[in-house]
Amino acid sequence: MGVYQNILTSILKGENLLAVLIDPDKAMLKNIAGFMLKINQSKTTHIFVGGSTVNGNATDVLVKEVKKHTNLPIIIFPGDVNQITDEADALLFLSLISGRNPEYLIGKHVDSISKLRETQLEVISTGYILINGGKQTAVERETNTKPLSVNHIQEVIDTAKAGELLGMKLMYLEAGSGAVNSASNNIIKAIKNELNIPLIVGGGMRTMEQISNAYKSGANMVVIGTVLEEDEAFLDSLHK
Ligand SMILES: CC(C)=CCC/C(C)=C/CC/C(C)=C/CC/C(C)=C/COP(=O)(O)OP(=O)(O)O
Ligand SMILES: O=P(O)(O)OC[C@@H](O)CO
Ligand SMILES: [Mg+2]
Repeated sequence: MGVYQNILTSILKGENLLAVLIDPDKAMLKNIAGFMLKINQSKTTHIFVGGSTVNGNATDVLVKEVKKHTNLPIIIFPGDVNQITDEADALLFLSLISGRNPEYLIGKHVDSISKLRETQLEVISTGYILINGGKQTAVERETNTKPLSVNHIQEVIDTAKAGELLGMKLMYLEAGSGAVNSASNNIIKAIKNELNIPLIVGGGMRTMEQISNAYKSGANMVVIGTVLEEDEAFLDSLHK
């Protein structure tokens, strides 16, 4: 079964999915073995690898190393075309539908095709919605787009629905890496209510309470990154 089909099957079984985001620019390769050991003992279900800016082939190098130490599916969460590597299992083919920068709506996608043709990667069309998380984020800077305001919930909902009607297979609600305010329960509930596709929520989740509230509100998958960069011991509270 492919990665996407597995996600759908897990959701049907009522499972909450947890992705740990590893940033190739920040990860220390020599520490990966110990980190992955803890990951394997935790409730983590997916590994995301990506960053808003990553140098050269750092993603390829990191994925090769991560693979040595886990059987969890490895999914590329790319900020740019150079992060595509055949070493992973799947690629989130993100389109930044909260913004109006054509490069991040379709441009990078066209540019990636010659590389994608040479890979076996499972490509998963994903709507990517950046909402205001209380501070300017790397994605906002890199893409030169504005996040949607959390005070205009209807616009966020309509954006998600438009993405689904365009045929996107996953929706990713992003408050931004290291956000001060993670996505609120209200906004998660409102979006979930409109969508038939799985909902991924990430950005600024630092406590078990935030994570479990996100699931209760309708998130199918929660993504955490910064909290583990700051304190690896948080993984202990995610023990199986
Ligand atoms: C389709 C392909 C191959 C590429 C384009 C993909 C698109 C449209 C990306 C959307 C915009 C973008 C730059 C997303 C980056 C996603 C990501 C990995 C965010 C994590 O950001 P961090 O790198 O953790 O940010 P910090 O450096 O601030 O921690
Ligand atoms: O780094 P954090 O804030 O956990 O966010 C995870 C992910 O949604 C960032 O793109
Ligand atoms: Mg980050």
